[in-house]
Amino acid sequence: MTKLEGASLSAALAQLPAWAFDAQRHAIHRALRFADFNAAFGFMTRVALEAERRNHHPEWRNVYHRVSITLTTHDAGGLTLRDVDLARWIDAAALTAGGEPD
Ligand SMILES: C[C@H](O)[C@H](O)[C@H]1CNC2=NC(N)=NC(=O)C2=N1
Repeated sequence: MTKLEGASLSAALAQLPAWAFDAQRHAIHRALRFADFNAAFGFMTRVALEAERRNHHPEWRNVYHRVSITLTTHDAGGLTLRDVDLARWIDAAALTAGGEPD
């Protein structure tokens, strides 16, 4: 899997309006807020199972009803299509779980 650069990187980021690009880490970040801890952790559980299925895992933090997620591909030293595809899956899961931007 190749690190996204230049036009490929711009095209990928254009697909992910809810995510912020961290140039320093060459990663994308999204912060979400849910109704309560139960909803937040249920969302994390579903993402965790999908991440395991893909063998591609988020870096994330949960405080009560809040979840902050960073995606990058460690093996490639930056953002790849694996991150883009997982981010889009996460966006759909967050919508289903009633997640909102934090
Ligand atoms: C051997 C390697 O750690 C595995 O193939 C997977 C596990 N999950 C992973 N997750 C992420 N985000 N990046 C990786 O490079 C990665 N590698």
